[in-house]
Amino acid sequence: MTVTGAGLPDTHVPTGASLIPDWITPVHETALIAFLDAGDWSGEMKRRVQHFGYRYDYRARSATLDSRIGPLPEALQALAERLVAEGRFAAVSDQVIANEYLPGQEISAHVDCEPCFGEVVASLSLLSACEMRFGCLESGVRRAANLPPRSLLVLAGPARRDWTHGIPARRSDVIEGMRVMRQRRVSLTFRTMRF
Ligand SMILES: O=C(O)CCC(=O)C(=O)O
Ligand SMILES: [Fe+2]
Repeated sequence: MTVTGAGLPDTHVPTGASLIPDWITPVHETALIAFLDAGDWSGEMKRRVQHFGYRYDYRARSATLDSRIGPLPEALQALAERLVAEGRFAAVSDQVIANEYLPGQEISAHVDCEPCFGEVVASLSLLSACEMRFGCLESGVRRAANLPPRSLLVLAGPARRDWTHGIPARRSDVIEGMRVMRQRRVSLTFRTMRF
């Protein structure tokens, strides 16, 4: 279904994006959540975040060499290496952000920093589904896709450069015609520093 102009957004991801369901198992998901919850969630934003590898500066909207934190923890390094082994990334990610969304929390529409980060960005969804919205910068066409828990969303090409992505501040989503209450959702976004 494609709707242009006003009306419901299209239900497909933009060109260059792929959504891989069940990229990890429920057991792996539980282990990743335990690892993150043993870490230091930062309350600098409305939603809590944890940065790994390099710190992203939300005011400057960038990450730089001198923002280095250290190597990725083993649990994330293994996933970053898998992204290369599967041919999704050309280079192993060295920057990861964990985002926590409680029901009603959002991430506003944005394009991930192009001068800072490489050609491909991938987000792994944990615990709860949510709707992600996409907006084409040139045409204004909107699309939306449901991101199920344990799915991997890969943004490359036009989806990475020419479309914004964001998650609306809602307590529920309509998934396949049914209203589904959101639960706590955590995502892990993998990027590669560009230098
Ligand atoms: O939560 C997500 O799936 C998306 C996160 C995101 O867009 C980002 O960290 O840049
Ligand atoms: Fe993003």
